[in-house]
Amino acid sequence: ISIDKSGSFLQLNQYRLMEQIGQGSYGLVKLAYSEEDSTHYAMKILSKKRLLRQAGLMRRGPRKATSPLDRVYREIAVLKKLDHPNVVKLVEVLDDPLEDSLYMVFELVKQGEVLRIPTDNPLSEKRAWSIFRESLLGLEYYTMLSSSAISLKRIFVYTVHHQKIIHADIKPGNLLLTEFGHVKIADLGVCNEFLGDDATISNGSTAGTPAFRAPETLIPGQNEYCGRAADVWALGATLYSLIFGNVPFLADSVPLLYEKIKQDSVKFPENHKVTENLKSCIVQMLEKNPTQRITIPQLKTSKWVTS
Ligand SMILES: COc1ccc(C(=O)/C=C\Nc2cc(OC)c(C(=O)O)cc2Cl)cc1
Repeated sequence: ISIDKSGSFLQLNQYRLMEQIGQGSYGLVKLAYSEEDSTHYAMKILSKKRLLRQAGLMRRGPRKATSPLDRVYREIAVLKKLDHPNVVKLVEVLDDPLEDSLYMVFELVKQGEVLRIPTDNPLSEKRAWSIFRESLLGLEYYTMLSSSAISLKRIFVYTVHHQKIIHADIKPGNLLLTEFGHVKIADLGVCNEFLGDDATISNGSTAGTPAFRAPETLIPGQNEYCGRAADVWALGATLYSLIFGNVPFLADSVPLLYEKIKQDSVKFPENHKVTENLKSCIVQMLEKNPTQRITIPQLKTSKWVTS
């Protein structure tokens, strides 16, 4: 990678890095312009040291032959194969063995995040309906792919001794809106893991956002759970927040939040007029018991989704 810091912008090969357009527990995303094809891209910048630390932290017992970074590279190879209108497209990965940063070049989804929460002007039911339907298709494609191919996730889960792996990090911040108002899901590929059983999040880990976590992933010592059902929960919490402007469970601390997620039933604001079908759909997605929770195929034929 030719890094030209002469001008005020970093130049990586044909990409000129511009302003930051996104950030999260994973790192940050910058707008990038390619002179080669006069097109803008979203450049996600990860730190290899941090990925190693997180993967490294995950490992207990004898060290495996493959370095944790190999897993990330294999993960990226899976990501490159993802091709669906509702999943953000990975164009290429720039990796200089001598550099700590790993650059993932994605297609630019022009309008960015669908909705920033909390907000006092959430989306209408109609708007949320179209966004939800497209997100469902993207998630279905992803879960199908990862269940059909021996996805890295399963290997990753077993090699890190059943650490808790959240399948995908579904939340409003990872639903991106194209210039034509279509949705693409981002941040599907890199496994999000969180450490420890006391439900505290290791600092700086790539763990997903606590408010979207399913109850079964919060039970100490409970190592095995189905990523798919956890994704449906996260999609339900996301749908709730698109309509009501905030997450279904709120608390002043993470442990308290986790108690609410495990114990409290979902409440709908009185003053917010929504259809019964929508409420029923959300309730079925936020079912505490993952085996009773509605599945993606059932959602596709549910009353609200087909209304
Ligand atoms: C206002 O205009 C804006 C246009 C685009 C953006 C934007 O793209 C933001 C994040 N992007 C991403 C994040 C990802 O992970 C967390 C992944 C991934 O790892 O899958 C991929 C992408 Cl693209 C922001 C503002």
